[in-house]
Amino acid sequence: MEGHPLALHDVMFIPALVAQASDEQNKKWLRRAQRREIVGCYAQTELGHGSNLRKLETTATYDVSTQEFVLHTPQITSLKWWPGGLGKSSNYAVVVANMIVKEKHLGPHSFLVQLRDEITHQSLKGITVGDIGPKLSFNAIDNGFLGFDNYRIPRTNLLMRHSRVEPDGTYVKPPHAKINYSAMVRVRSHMATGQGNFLAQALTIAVRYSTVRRQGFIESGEQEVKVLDYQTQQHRLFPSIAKAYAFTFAGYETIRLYEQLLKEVDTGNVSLMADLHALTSGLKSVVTHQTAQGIEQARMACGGHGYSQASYISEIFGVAVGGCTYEGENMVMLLQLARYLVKSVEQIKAGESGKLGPLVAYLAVKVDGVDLEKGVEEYMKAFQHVSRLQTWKASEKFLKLLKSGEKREVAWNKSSVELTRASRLHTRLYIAETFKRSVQEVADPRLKEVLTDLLHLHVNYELLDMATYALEDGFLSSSQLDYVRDQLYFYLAKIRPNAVSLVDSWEFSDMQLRSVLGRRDGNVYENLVAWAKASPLNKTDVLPSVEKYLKPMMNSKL
Ligand SMILES: CCCCCCCC/C=C\CCCCCCCCC/C=C/C(=O)SCCNC(=O)CCNC(=O)[C@H](O)C(C)(C)COP(=O)(O)OP(=O)(O)OC[C@H]1O[C@@H](n2cnc3c(N)ncnc32)[C@H](O)[C@@H]1OP(=O)(O)O
Ligand SMILES: Cc1cc2nc3c(=O)[nH]c(=O)nc-3n(C[C@H](O)[C@H](O)[C@H](O)COP(=O)(O)OP(=O)(O)OC[C@H]3O[C@@H](n4cnc5c(N)ncnc54)[C@H](O)[C@@H]3O)c2cc1C
Repeated sequence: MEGHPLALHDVMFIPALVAQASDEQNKKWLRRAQRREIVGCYAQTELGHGSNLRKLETTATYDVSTQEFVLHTPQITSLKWWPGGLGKSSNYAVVVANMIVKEKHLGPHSFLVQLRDEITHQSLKGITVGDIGPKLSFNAIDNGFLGFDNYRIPRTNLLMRHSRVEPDGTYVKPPHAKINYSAMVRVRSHMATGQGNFLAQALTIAVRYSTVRRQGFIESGEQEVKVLDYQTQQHRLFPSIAKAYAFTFAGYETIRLYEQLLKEVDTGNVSLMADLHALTSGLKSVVTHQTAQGIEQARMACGGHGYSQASYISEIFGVAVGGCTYEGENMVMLLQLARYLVKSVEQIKAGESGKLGPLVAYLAVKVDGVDLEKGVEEYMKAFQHVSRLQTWKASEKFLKLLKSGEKREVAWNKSSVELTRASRLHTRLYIAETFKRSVQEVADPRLKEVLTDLLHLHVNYELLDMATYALEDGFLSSSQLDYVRDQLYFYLAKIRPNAVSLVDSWEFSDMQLRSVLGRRDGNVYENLVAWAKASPLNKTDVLPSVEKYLKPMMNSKL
């Protein structure tokens, strides 16, 4: 859970080579990387810039006389900063640098760069590299810094699958300007399943513990109840169980789309890139945020023992919440999706609704009302309505500011909170839709029934959570919202008997969970005592600090 120093070798270094190095280059590098003869990382972010890639300062200047690129770190803010595995483990890196050829700045490009000697592992001349120090979590990973002092690499170390620099300095452009961002899009495509998995771990611990923990009464005079029988506890945990499933289903779809994109790009078809970028930008933001919230609720649902490291939930939280920042800070990525939504609105206004992609076609279709009692399809129409309403409102605000003479960037900034709201609603619609579709496809009728209960819980919870939008224009009445509330409570109670099976079905072993509270055998109390006794402070009855500090203080006459 604390991460692995070679994680980025597998998660980004190898995928960057696969997607961006030419076949010829990969004959040299890929097998070596796969066999782990060389260890690499993905070095893009700098001390001064992470989000705004166009302002990366590390330069790779082509020297036509030697057919080499000269990598250089012009100032302190240009140091690479954050890459996982860079500090101590890697001897190679895919480095993203601003490429300059014949004095022309050609923007960020990826290069394979050797950092350390393959035998001694010592850093090479011209390279400054090290670890950036402890973090909130992920402390088994050596996130690092890296500087170059006019460090030379062969021309052929520019990753040349999609763009090239010929020996004479002629630049051959890629088929899409952002094709070099593919390693990021890949990780974003995988994040919904990865984060769903973190959420699932925290929920397994909290749900199991909630059936061991007895406290208080529901009906007086009876045995104290398992805390999972409280409606508030169910409300805290069960909607997140639904989300963990929903995120996983959504993630399967984005992973499939990424694989499709890779194949299509190789045939020169880049049409999926904008759609997938928009989709994964929104999804990574919503999923990481809701996962962090869900894990924190799971911790609180374990009361005092949730705060102990024996629960292990704090570590899961620390790792998961990193996802709100890495692979694109969440607000920044929501605004990327917003660009796509605003463009879609502009297309509709221009009478070009027919050109809209399937995920945004609903923006052009108005619905007057819904009959929620007819079932999940009607909820989908309600989600479409709130997303459409907010997308149009935010877009109109932006377009009106533009029309009033504001500069594009200023108008954008003044509309940005509303735009991020639209992006979240659009993404939550997508999550609900994929959840619905995935449940419909389940063949086993008993499994389908339980997952359908979770789906119902999800749509009622989500609609209630976005109620202000639906009430704003009178789309939903207050009696409809009462119906949604009743349904929510109905499904909480209905799911209760299946709650433990739902989390057990994720099949985390005790070794994976590392949680005293989430043990499979439920022997929580004996093991909490054993865990406490094993604390380093309990190795001796009297600590050295007693002689050193306590006694002088207690014996002092002052
Ligand atoms: C097998 C499993 C693998 C994956 C497992 C991951 C799962 C994780 C979960 C658990 C596992 C735990 C194990 C440990 C893993 C830890 C991994 C952590 C690793 C972290 C790595 C990093 O963080 S790497 C650095 C990431 N950095 C960023 O993300 C930077 C964010 N910024 C950007 O991406 C860009 O700068 C930004 C998109 C914001 C803007 O780009 P810019 O060039 O300035 O473009 P802009 O002018 O805004 O837009 C122009 C135009 O281009 C379009 N566009 C932008 N990007 C793309 C793209 N990628 N694809 C397509 N199109 C793109 C943009 O939409 C604009 O279009 P128009 O609106 O003009 O049409
Ligand atoms: C655990 C972890 C692992 C990482 N691993 C890697 C790695 O392997 N390789 C690598 O290269 N990098 C890595 N990073 C770096 C990471 O990708 C960046 O930190 C991330 O992309 C955010 O960029 P930033 O730090 O520049 O944030 P900033 O952009 O400085 O964000 C600060 C604030 O400014 C806001 N902001 C910034 N731009 C805008 C805008 N245009 N509009 C509105 N608000 C804005 C943000 O929303 C945020 O609130 C890692 C980071 C972490 C935490």
